[in-house]
Amino acid sequence: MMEKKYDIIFIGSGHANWHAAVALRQAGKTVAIIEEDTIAGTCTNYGCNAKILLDGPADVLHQVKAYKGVGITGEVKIDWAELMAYKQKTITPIHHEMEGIFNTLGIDVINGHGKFTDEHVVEVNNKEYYAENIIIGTGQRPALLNIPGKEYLHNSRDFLDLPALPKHITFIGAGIVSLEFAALARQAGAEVTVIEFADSALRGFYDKYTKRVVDSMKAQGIKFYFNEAVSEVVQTSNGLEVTTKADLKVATSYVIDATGRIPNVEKLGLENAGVAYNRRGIEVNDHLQTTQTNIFATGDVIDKMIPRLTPTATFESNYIAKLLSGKTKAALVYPPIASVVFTLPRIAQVGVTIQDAQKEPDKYTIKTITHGQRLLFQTKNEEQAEVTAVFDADKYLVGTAVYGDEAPELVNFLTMIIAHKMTIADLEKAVFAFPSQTIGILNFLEGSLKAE
Ligand SMILES: Cc1cc2nc3c(=O)[nH]c(=O)nc-3n(C[C@H](O)[C@H](O)[C@H](O)COP(=O)(O)OP(=O)(O)OC[C@H]3O[C@@H](n4cnc5c(N)ncnc54)[C@H](O)[C@@H]3O)c2cc1C
Ligand SMILES: NC(=O)c1ccc[n+]([C@@H]2O[C@H](COP(=O)([O-])OP(=O)(O)OC[C@H]3O[C@@H](n4cnc5c(N)ncnc54)[C@H](O)[C@@H]3O)[C@@H](O)[C@H]2O)c1
Repeated sequence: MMEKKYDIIFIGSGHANWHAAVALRQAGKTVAIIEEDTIAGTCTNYGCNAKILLDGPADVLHQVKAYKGVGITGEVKIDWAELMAYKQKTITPIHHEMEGIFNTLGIDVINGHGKFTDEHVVEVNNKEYYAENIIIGTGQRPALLNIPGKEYLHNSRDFLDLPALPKHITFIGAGIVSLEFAALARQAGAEVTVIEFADSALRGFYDKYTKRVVDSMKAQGIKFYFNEAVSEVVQTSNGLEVTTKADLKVATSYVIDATGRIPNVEKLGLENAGVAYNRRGIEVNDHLQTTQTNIFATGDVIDKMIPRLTPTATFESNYIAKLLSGKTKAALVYPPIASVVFTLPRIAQVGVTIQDAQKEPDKYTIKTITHGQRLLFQTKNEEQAEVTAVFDADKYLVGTAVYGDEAPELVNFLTMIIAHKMTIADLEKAVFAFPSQTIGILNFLEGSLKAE
């Protein structure tokens, strides 16, 4: 029997969905959100927010170490249990608050697993809900290696809730999750090993900076093994032992499998609704519409080549809201998307990649701004801080890669210049604060960036 009818049902309550759910409810639509886990999804509870909260003291400690021998003495340490308690206290209430907001707005929150029975009906706990439009924002989950000893493998979510810091942590994979957590765990006092089956870390990012960050992490005491595929984990009298196909053996106390994330497309009944998908996610057109006209998909679960990030999911969600409230009929056009890896130091990039620009020297000019070496007073003794900038034939900034502790802020600032095709004349319409890394970069752009 049909339990209730809505204008729009959202499956999943992460950023990909809740922005649209709120906006469409405020526009007068009847709306329900189906969620089988914690309200507000990965980023809020088990991703960005939880991670960056734990990262705060690690970042401070990393910067303290940059002044050893040039102004800071003595030892500062992270108290993991205290930090974890602070994280729980800050993050745990958020999902209750979000549910409260949804309730106040008149959005029905349905707890349980959503599964299509046809293109208009979703079943949850043996009850059926009908909607004109259904939005799939079911995100991704961690991949799990299918190897002997897989029961000893943990994932990113486990790490973000660790009550005590293990003595030695082995990360499988040298992607974003591994490297961010490896940097954090090391600053917090753990011994850390990273095992990666490719020959380099953080594929897709500028290799000069990924090598630099790996070298920096090695100098901090993290061990890296490349070209090694983990084949087995066994329990020993002292803890665990990780073995690779080439018979490398690493004694450890905790293992995190961070070998990628896979879209939540199975068990959704997509076949019942005529929604096509593949192993990279749900197939959508340039209106985020699936192969079934009344069903849309958004966020990490989409088959897409752009970075799967919270701001991307939010951008898509805002687009869905405009589309379904009749405010737009236009196709979705993605703006430049900034990505940051929160290692210590950070790396970031946006727009045309340095790798792509290098392949087309007639089209692009690449300039390196070694502001760490040249403006030490602004970069907090971070000599290696650097920006690489890509300009097109008209001297507009079209891409950039950043290495250094301030990378998240710098890349945001440079993203603005790229998105708005700003010239030196545009930048001169404001007077910026000094000393700051931003103004340092601005000074270096003079002469390279289009004048007016
Ligand atoms: C450790 C980690 C750190 C990250 N750090 C960053 C960062 O610093 N910056 C950044 O931009 N991005 C970061 N990300 C990525 C970011 O979290 C995702 O891009 C973002 O959460 C995607 O939002 P989403 O709504 O598409 O998916 P999610 O937030 O995953 O939401 C999907 C929701 O759908 C629910 N669901 C799935 N199937 C069903 C079903 N059948 N029925 C009911 N509910 C269902 C799930 O329980 C989940 O709550 C990080 C990710 C991880 C794992
Ligand atoms: N700062 C951020 O924005 C942020 C942070 C964390 C996560 N995320 C999101 O989460 C996604 C997934 O991150 P991830 O780090 O889990 O995946 P990833 O795809 O970035 O990295 C996985 C790594 O594991 C390696 N690998 C795969 N199988 C292996 C094996 N058997 N043995 C050894 N190595 C193996 C791969 O070669 C790769 O380098 C990111 O792409 C991003 O969308 C974003």
